[in-house]
Amino acid sequence: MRSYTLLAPAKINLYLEIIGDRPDGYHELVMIMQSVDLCDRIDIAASSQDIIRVRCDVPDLPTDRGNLAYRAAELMTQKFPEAFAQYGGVDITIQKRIPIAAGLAGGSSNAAAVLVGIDLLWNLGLTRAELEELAAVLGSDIPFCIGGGTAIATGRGEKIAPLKGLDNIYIVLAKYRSLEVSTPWAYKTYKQQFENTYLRDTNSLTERAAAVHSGPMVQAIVHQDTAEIARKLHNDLEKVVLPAYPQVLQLRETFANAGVLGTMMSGSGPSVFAICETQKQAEEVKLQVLHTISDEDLQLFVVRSIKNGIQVTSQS
Ligand SMILES: C[C@@](CO)(OP(=O)(O)O)[C@H](O)COP(=O)(O)OP(=O)(O)OC[C@H]1O[C@@H](n2ccc(N)nc2=O)[C@H](O)[C@@H]1O
Ligand SMILES: Nc1ncnc2c1ncn2[C@@H]1O[C@H](COP(=O)(O)OP(=O)(O)O)[C@@H](O)[C@H]1O
Repeated sequence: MRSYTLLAPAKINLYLEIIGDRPDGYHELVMIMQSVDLCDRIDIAASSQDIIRVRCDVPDLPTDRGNLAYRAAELMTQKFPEAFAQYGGVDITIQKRIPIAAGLAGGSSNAAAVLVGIDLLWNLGLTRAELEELAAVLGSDIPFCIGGGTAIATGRGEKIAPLKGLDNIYIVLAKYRSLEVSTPWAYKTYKQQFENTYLRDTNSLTERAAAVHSGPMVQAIVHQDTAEIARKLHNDLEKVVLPAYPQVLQLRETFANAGVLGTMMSGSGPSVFAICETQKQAEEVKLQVLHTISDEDLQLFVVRSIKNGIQVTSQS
């Protein structure tokens, strides 16, 4: 049976600003997303049975509708019933490397890989825009995960404007295995504390997004100025996560004291990343942080920025 192997990269948020709320209960955001080469592997094969089957090498992840990869496949069967009838079901195998509920969009990236994989398996010939539209139905971060690289994300995060790619910026990623932060909790708590800062009218929201687009962080990206990018890191959700999760604050402070160019929590956390000058410095910082914190529960990765999102690595 035909099958594809895809790599699903994680993302970090170089910039995350919450600028308002929406009638649908989500928040208006301006974010700058960056793909990194920490990837889950997704195998998608045609199945002789007319069902969706998900297997995952991480036992505590659901393999039914609770899994975003399953929901992505289910959406494709609903949107393309003729193709589903013609090509049959799909077997999805997930090999996880991206920490779960970490602020790295691991689940979102898996869903994106399934959309891309089934598009290929069923010869649908969908455009990037069509895939992003399907992705937006599943989750706010999934559209970015399709094309990846470096991009501005606005709306609830589903409107993507690619930026000049950032290659080979070396980053140390830290996450406590047993620590998870609920994304809904983070946004709800932020709203409780900072709703008075929200922009209320469409023009103000549009102006704010345009200001970020022409602002210092995007300029630093255009000029590929790693040190300036590191100085302009920003994440509004730190205001609610750091006070509630001392371990995240400790990671931020440990990285800051390790002489890195800049450090920030990614997304709703609890992952924290640090931008380094070189791969050598990143490897040294990883060892230094492991030694300073010396906690078995702490995971550290040296990763680099990449210009791509979902990658098809093989087909059979
Ligand atoms: C925080 C971010 C930053 O990139 O990523 P993670 O930390 O999850 O990786 C994203 O905004 C997460 O995107 P994603 O995880 O797809 O969120 P969704 O499933 O669409 O929404 C989960 C919940 O988060 C809240 N939410 C999400 C996006 C948004 N613009 N406003 C919100 O208020 C809502 O409560 C929503 O019910
Ligand atoms: N394939 C998947 N991989 C990771 N998490 C998943 C997956 N499917 C569903 N989830 C659930 O989605 C939630 C968010 O997962 P993830 O995207 O890894 O978080 P984040 O977006 O914070 O990085 C977790 O609670 C997890 O249980």
